[in-house]
Amino acid sequence: MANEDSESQQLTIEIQPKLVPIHDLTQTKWRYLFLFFDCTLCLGNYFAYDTPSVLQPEIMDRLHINSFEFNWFYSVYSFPNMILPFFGGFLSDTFGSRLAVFIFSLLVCFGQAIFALAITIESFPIAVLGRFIFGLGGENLCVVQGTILAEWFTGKELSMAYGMTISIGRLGSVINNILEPQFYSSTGSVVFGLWFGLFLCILSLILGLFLIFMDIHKDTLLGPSKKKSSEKIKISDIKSFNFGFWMLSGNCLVVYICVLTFNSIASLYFQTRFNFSSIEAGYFISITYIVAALFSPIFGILADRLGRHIYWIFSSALMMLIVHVIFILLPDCDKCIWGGLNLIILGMGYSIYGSTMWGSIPFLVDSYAAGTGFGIVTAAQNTGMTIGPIIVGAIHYKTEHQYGYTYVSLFFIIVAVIGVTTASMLWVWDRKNGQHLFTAKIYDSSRLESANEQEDLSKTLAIN
Ligand SMILES: C[C@H](N)C(=O)N[C@@H](CCCCN)C(=O)O
Repeated sequence: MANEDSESQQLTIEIQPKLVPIHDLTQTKWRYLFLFFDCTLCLGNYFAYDTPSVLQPEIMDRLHINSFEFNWFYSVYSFPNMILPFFGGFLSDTFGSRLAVFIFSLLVCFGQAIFALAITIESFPIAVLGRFIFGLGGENLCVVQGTILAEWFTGKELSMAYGMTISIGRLGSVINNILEPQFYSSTGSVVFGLWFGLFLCILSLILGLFLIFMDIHKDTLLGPSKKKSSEKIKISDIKSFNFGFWMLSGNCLVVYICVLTFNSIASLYFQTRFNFSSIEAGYFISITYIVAALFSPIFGILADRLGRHIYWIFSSALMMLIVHVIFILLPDCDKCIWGGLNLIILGMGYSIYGSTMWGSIPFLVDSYAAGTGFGIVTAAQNTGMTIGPIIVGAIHYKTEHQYGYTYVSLFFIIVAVIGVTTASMLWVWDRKNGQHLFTAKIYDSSRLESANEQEDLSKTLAIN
């Protein structure tokens, strides 16, 4: 009996040190409130980003600009972001994510305010300047949204958390697609919708302040923890980022072309190939984002439960390939729904990819370099978003008379094949290098050290 008692005591003592201190907010239910604030951080940005495309004819009319000039609103957003998120991520690692959240949220509001004002006073150059400033804040805000989340959700719930950010973000895009035309039809002006976009950006900023307060409170409860000098990011550290990380960045560049670049041409694609009106095509192209809003958290939870992130990344890249092969094989038809059904597969693939790819970055870079890691992957994504539409536009312009969309689809197939290939190379690399993308182990030497310390402590207590 006495023996049994001492055995159970030993068991209790052994388990106890593995419990984290209760004043660590990241281990309490408060982390879900933090997740809510993190998700709303980019809501205004996602909403306002898509507003010009929904109101394209009306804005062109108001500013007396042609479609080439109109495209500036998107180029000035994406083009600088081929580089800028890298600096945004570096800034976030160097000065802290909280300051970065504040600065980038302010830039988003400032940029959207200038854009709305410019459309109100009918000035095209000021509107371009507004979109440029909006872009400086917007993509960097996405970077820091991911970085700060990795400090609150480690390992087990990371993909669910990233899935939630994509879900709420894309909900913002869908709400924009629904609300903006309604605002226009009830007010007869584009201006109201743009100021409403600013209102949402300010709301995101205010909720972002709550996020900052929660993060400060978390650190206060944990007590001061000075980063060792070896744990501070230096530009030269980038050279030591592993091959897997660079493969993931390349993979992100191409897979996002298969989803977002396709989505940007999907309206005209559905009108031309399946004879839908622009309003009907608008409904169809929302399918991808609606599916993403619904399924991203679900696939995130599944990935957290089952691990095997590399399987998910590979399968979603394969799904992109299947979608574009189906599109090239699908004959043109009158108001048939097959293309729409294919968009459900695209939305599923995007949900899987979005939650598991972003959630894989902390498995490939050290935690003190997470911001820079997210920044580089976001820069890669924006590179795809900049060059993808240019190439697609050029192919379409040159080949549409004779071949319709065949060569455009062929381009997406080639890009998807690169996606599958890079995912396979990442898989092979991961198998030989610790299988972080298989077992969902956080790539963070300081946490590994403290885990080892806890294990040692539990062993010592058990022996005593
Ligand atoms: C809005 C941005 N251009 C974008 O496309 N973001 C990604 C997700 C980024 C997640 C980082 N926290 C998206 O798929 O929406």
